[in-house]
Amino acid sequence: MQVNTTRGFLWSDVETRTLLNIWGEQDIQTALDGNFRNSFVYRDVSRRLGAMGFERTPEQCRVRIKSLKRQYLLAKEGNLRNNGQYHKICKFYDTMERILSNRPALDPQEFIESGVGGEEAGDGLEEDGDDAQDAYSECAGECPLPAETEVKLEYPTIPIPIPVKVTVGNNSTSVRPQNSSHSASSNLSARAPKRQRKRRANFPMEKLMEQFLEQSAQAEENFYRVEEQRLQAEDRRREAEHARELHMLQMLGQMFSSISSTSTSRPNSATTPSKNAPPGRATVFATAGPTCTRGQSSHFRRPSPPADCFTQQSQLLNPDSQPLVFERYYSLGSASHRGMDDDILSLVKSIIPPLTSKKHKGEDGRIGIIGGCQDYTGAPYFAAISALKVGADLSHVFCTKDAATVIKSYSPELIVHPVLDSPNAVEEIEKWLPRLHGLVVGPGLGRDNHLLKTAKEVIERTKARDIPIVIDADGLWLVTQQPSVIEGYQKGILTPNFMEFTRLYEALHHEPMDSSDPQHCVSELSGAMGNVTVVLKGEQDLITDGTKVFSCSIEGSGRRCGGQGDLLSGSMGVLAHWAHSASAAGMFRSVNPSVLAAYGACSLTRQCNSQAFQRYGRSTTTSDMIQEIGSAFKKLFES
Ligand SMILES: NC(=O)C1=CN([C@@H]2O[C@H](COP(=O)(O)OP(=O)(O)OC[C@H]3O[C@@H](n4cnc5c(N)ncnc54)[C@H](OP(=O)(O)O)[C@@H]3O)[C@@H](O)[C@H]2O)[C@@H](O)CC1
Ligand SMILES: Nc1ncnc2c1ncn2[C@@H]1O[C@H](COP(=O)(O)OP(=O)(O)OP(=O)(O)O)[C@@H](O)[C@H]1O
Repeated sequence: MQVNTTRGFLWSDVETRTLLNIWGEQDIQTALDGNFRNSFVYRDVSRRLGAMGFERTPEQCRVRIKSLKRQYLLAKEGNLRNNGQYHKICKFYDTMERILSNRPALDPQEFIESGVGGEEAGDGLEEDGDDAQDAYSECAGECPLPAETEVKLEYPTIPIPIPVKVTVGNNSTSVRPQNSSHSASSNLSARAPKRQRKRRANFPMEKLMEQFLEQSAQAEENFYRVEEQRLQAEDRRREAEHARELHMLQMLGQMFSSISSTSTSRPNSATTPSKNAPPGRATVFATAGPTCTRGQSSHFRRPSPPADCFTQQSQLLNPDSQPLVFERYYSLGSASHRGMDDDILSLVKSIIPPLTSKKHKGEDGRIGIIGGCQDYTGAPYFAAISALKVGADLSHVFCTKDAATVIKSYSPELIVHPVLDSPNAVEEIEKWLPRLHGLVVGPGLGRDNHLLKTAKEVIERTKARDIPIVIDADGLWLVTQQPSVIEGYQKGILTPNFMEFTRLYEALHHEPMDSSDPQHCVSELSGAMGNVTVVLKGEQDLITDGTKVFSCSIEGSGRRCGGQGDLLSGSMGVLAHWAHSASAAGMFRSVNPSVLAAYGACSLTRQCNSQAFQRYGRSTTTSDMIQEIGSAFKKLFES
């Protein structure tokens, strides 16, 4: 990727050329032609520019193009090509010429005259979308950028009766105001506009333009200078903030190291690796549940050396040293289990994308649910609506025809595709895959062989696109029949309840599972599946990728109504997308993003359960829990 060497609003030549190449592409030009609202076109331009290594907002691209068009038209109008001056006015004249000569002709004469003199404004201006839109903004009273205040003079679409007096040498040219209510003289000029234009275009035009350009350049320069200053101030503010954060971390680090040196100096059996530990078993990190304190043999602990906060943080980011970080909390006794919980939760917090006004619809996640048939319409609805409530922007349900209307009737927020039982279901669904960030397979899918075959094919194609996949409910039935469908896929997460887990385990190991040691079994299953992340749901949710087992025991309730697993899988689809995106951006390295997403979703589901139960007690249903997603999410991840 190229590095954008320009900052703020200053465009380098290479950046401008890249912009022009993109803007000149045929599809962009076609989209701009005759299009009044072109913001989406400039979004595309900005995106393509970004792909070339130059980060510019759509608005910056639009303003830059507009400025280039102005320069080009002025150079062209001034007939400067003949005397070689055109290049001074429009550095990219040739490129602009090549692009604009393929477009419906602009009338530069009108363009410039209407801007300079205010005459004939709105009279047959050949606008493409952006010019039209600018005029719209002006009329709507939007505040123009400083540099554009001058520029706006070029694009009035309504006559503004402001007389402009321009002095060129000893000649004083007075340009009278004109508007639609004008009488004889304006009628006259309306009848013979061309002649009038030619007269003015002779000698004074060139001078007039030079003067105008000078002013325009001056204004632009001022604007850039102010922008630069603003950006520098912003940089300074960020640096100061960063320094403050570092300072806080240092202080925390000192506190931690003094506490840990006290605790490690005490003999503590909990910090010693268990000699009885069977080889090959994964380390178990329980978080807030009773198993943490009981010190069962399956919980292996290593002593942790004193460390400052930075070491702790880097341990957290270092796969090899991470166990030490979690062990520290064991060594501190049960009171600190909450601390370990907080640690994982704070990692989950770090993957949550900020809500900013800069984003467009879809950026925070488009999730697909494969499921929903005649028997089960609630499950896909629960999963899809939960994905939305957790923070995805769009939620698609791919279900059978007879389920579609029912699911749609539950909620207008969902996009429902009645394609799952159509003859070309796979192709129909695949069309959407490039737009999806996460897929949840199984809620309400049923066990019809035809549907399972479609689901299998969709999983294969989703894997090929490297999209996170959560498999639940009947999707797990499919995995039990054909484990290879998800085996070894690192962005895959399986969420079996006890029954589903037992089926899976026995299908893979060909022997009954030892239910007295679920941690071991869950880790074994994940290992046998090529380290796919497995979440064994239950009183404690056990989460593992075969290396470590995390236990999520955040308090839920005794209420076990159907559909809670769907809330879990839908939320997990979104969190998996966020976690893998954050990991790809280098935000953390130590924890498997799938494990992190699973932990986040389990915590959230349990928190929803607890909150809903506090309100409704025994009558709590999954819909009540879904109502709690917003506040539970806030409580866990945004406080
Ligand atoms: N509103 C809707 O539309 C909903 C639709 N749903 C959809 O239904 C479809 C089938 O899913 P499923 O879970 O009912 O099927 P399956 O795995 O055969 O389990 C059946 C039997 O297994 C047992 N069992 C279950 N859990 C257990 C445990 N923890 N520990 C021990 N045993 C356990 C239990 O047996 P029992 O106790 O009755 O003998 C249970 O009856 C699927 O598509 C799903 O998405 C649901 O999402 C709910 C909301
Ligand atoms: N005994 C329990 N105590 C507390 N929470 C539990 C318990 N069992 C399950 N949960 C929570 O409920 C969520 C859903 O688990 P559950 O076992 O109900 O899934 P499921 O059977 O697949 O659900 P569904 O009814 O949607 O098919 C899990 O995230 C888990 O955290």
